[in-house]
Amino acid sequence: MIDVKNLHKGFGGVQVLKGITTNFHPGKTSLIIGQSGSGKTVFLKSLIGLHTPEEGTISFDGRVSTNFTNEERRQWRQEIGMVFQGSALFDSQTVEENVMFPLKMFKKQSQKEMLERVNFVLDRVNLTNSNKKFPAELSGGMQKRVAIARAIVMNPKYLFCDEPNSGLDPQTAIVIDKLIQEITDEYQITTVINTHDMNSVMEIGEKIVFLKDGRKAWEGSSNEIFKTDNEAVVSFVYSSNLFKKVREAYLNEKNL
Ligand SMILES: Nc1ncnc2c1ncn2[C@@H]1O[C@H](COP(=O)(O)OP(=O)(O)OP(=O)(O)O)[C@@H](O)[C@H]1O
Repeated sequence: MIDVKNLHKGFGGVQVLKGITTNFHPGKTSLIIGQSGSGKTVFLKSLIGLHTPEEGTISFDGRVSTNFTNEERRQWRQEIGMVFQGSALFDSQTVEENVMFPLKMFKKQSQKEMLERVNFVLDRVNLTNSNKKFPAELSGGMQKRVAIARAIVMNPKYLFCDEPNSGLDPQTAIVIDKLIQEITDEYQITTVINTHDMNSVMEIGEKIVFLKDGRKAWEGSSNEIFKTDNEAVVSFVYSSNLFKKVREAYLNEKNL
């Protein structure tokens, strides 16, 4: 479990995160949503240790990140997986080499053991027989699968995804969302995703944290987001006519 308490972060005297408190549970897919500039990226970067909190704490199963020794930090880095916007694969490396990269960095395993693990995760993301291909030879959706395989190859406790759907068509986006959700559940990973994608919110938002101007303005599940009358959430999430209609239909059906 990741426990965030009163997290503050700013730059040059300008506060960006203004006291965020929330938590994320193993086996659950949690989404961070909010308008552009609301602080989602700064929040995610704080979780993965790229920003140091000015105030407040982030603890990973009871371990407070700002108290880590160098050795504890090294250990914790091996427990996190990341899927970046645009996949961030190494273009000059094959699929197999990309996915093996974290193992080579951190594990003292034989080539055979590493290859077995790589094949296992590639199989898990339904990407067999692509080992020797280069990223440029793959579709966007396939590249995301490689990125997911690389993120889980170390068997992470925590998975962080920044806009995992960006650049994908809606159908492929949902397939990728569902894959992340399945893997999260299967391996009981604590997964946190930054997203702009309202389909993701509806489809896989087991927990949604809505940020507004660096504060947590609302949190709840995808079911609860239909019912909420929090004005900021409603005007953000239901800004399109389509989603407004979906919400009305849902509320009518449930007689709410
Ligand atoms: N390294 C930095 N130095 C100074 N200001 C920063 C830095 N990183 C982010 N900010 C500021 O923090 C605010 C929040 O930015 P952030 O990137 O977290 O927003 P976001 O919600 O992720 O937006 P988007 O949806 O557009 O990606 C912005 O005003 C941004 O200019």
